[in-house]
Amino acid sequence: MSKKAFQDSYSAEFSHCYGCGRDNPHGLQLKSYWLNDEDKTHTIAHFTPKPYHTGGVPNNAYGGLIASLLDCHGTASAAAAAYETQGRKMGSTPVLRFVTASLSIDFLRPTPIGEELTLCGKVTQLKDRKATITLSLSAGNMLCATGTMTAVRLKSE
Ligand SMILES: CCCCCCCCCCCCCCCC(=O)SCCNC(=O)CCNC(=O)[C@H](O)C(C)(C)COP(=O)(O)OP(=O)(O)OC[C@H]1O[C@@H](n2cnc3c(N)ncnc32)[C@H](O)[C@@H]1OP(=O)(O)O
Repeated sequence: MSKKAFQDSYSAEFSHCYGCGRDNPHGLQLKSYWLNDEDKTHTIAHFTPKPYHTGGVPNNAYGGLIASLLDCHGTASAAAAAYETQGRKMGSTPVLRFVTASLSIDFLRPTPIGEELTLCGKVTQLKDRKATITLSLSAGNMLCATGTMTAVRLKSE
């Protein structure tokens, strides 16, 4: 995908996150996008787990990996929605950066390794510094996990 991901607009100091930092060679380097140019209410990301992302059973992904993916997709979705609401280009200053305050996940079924996963997000509420995001992770048409996140925008200082 040649489009610019939300995480590509993070400044250098915020680009070392294990889950989505483009400058972390050991990390997952997740990339999140709007679902499409017309729909700036839903977000999407893809990730294919490697064999070493196993939770112990060879073909199933580690739950912490799933949490990491939802974590980074959720905070990126919150930031993108906040910029969109203000009618601003993502990455423009003052920076709108969100961290996870709470994340709850339902692991519905084992998540396969070696298959491309699709992460979806929707910011259902955005109020002052607090965002609520609903999240899902699927393999093909199989819904493997859902999540709800509260993300809080960092104070500028
Ligand atoms: C490690 C940090 C790095 C920073 C560098 C920047 C990173 C750049 C982004 C990079 C992208 C990658 C991101 C990956 C995602 C992570 O993995 S982030 C790491 C995991 N998360 C953390 O470490 C966060 C730790 N917690 C905190 O720092 C603080 O508790 C928080 C979340 C910033 C909130 O503190 P605060 O600013 O004092 O918030 P406060 O003013 O009390 O509350 C604001 C609002 O949020 C609500 N709220 C606060 N906490 C909660 C909660 N736990 N549950 C529900 N609501 C809450 C309050 O009720 C309030 O709501 P309203 O009253 O406005 O309705």
